[in-house]
Amino acid sequence: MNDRKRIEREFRENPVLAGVLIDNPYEGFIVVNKDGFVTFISNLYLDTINLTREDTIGKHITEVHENTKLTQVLETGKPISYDYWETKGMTLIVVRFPILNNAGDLIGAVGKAVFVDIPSGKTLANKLKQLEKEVEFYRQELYKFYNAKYTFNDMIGESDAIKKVKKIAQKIALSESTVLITGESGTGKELFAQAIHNASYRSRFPFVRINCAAVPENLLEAELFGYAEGAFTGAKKGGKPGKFELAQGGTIFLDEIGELPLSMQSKLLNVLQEREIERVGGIRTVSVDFRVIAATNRNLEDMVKEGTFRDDLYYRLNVISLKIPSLRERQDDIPLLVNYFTDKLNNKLKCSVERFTEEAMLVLSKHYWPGNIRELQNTLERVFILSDDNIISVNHLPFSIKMRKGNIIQSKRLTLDEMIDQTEKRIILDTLSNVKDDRIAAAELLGIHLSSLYRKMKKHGIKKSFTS
Ligand SMILES: Nc1ncnc2c1ncn2[C@@H]1O[C@H](COP(=O)(O)OP(=O)(O)OP(=O)(O)O)[C@@H](O)[C@H]1O
Repeated sequence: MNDRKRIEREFRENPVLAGVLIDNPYEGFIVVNKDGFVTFISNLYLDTINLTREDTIGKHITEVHENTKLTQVLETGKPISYDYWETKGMTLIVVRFPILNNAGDLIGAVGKAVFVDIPSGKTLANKLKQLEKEVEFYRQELYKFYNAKYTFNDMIGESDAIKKVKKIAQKIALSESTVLITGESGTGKELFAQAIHNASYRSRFPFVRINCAAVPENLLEAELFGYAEGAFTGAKKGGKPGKFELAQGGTIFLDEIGELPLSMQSKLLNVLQEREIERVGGIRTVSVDFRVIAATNRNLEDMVKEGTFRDDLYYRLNVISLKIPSLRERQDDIPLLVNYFTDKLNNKLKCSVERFTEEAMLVLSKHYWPGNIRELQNTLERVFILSDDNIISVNHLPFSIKMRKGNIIQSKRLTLDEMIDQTEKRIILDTLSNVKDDRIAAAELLGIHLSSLYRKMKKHGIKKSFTS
């Protein structure tokens, strides 16, 4: 007896299986193997297509059933849910899904047809189609709202330091691993996170950002995991999805992860391990598919040593790490960035700045930029707003930056005393310059005695006024 016959006999002899699968008058089944040959068919299905068991078993599905979609399931390995099929004056709701073995390999497909009375069947099927359309519409809307705008092409920089990180990040994008981005504030950590998402297989799905430092501790759990209806007074009807649910299929960017309170760190670790979330006040868990990119300007290793960051969470996040260089480490890129921001700011502020003088560019390139690219961008914005000229010279730069003019070759950080000294020298030089070297006027303007001005000039080695 061949396998098929043996299985059929077993089915026949088992009244539950026979009732549920073979003789079920409400649901029809057809099963094909991975090559599309029919291996099982129920009576309702046979009646519906007007064929006998002999006409169907062992035949290819395309011979048995015109316009079958089971071949599509075999090709894609994906289910096709809730279609409707009108035949012989009846409406059947059809669900088709793949059969996988324990190793996850596709070994066949099932078509299941549910018989329903005509009017309600049609309405139900139409309703389902409508709902599917709506779900797709909302998915697109969500995507529009939670998308990443930057790509690797938007990253300005030709320095070796940035090229190296960009190359690593492009490789990282193609993997599914969790990434920890570190670097000083304003270096472009979020820009990298967005570019990684956009170059990844998840780019058509949402990029959802949460700044762990900006959300008050008591609201953080609901923000991350959502809440169920009635979870607390004032909770929205129907509840609210959290950032993890919103990131379904895409990437969640956990910015400033170092600021996450310890109580939330264990909850986050659990979600990263289980890939399931439970809304606050909820009773069921939801599976979520996401990739995590976390970023911080803190030293998490030190925080682990101090006991303020969980080591197990740190290891889970730090699967791949990416360190973004500070602007000081990529000084060569400053002129490129200045030109890039000039175009952007001209557009935004309706200015017509043409260029920076060489000297101004040099001063900008040698500045320490503790706030990195963000500080550079903000500084330029201030300069553009305050200046009426088309060419920006050192005079247009903020005092804190141009005070380094005479000192642009200096590479080490100044101590406070050195900075005070330099500032004092610069103020005296500027004042003398403004009053055309009239020392009495300068002392008056500075609110000090003439003798004190002379003493300070001697201390700073100032012989004549500085003109810039
Ligand atoms: N390579 C780059 N080219 C152009 N603009 C950049 C580049 N890197 C960063 N920026 C810009 O600098 C600003 C700061 O970048 P971003 O917010 O990504 O920094 P961050 O490191 O995440 O900052 P924080 O640590 O404060 O969160 C943004 O306006 C960003 O667009």
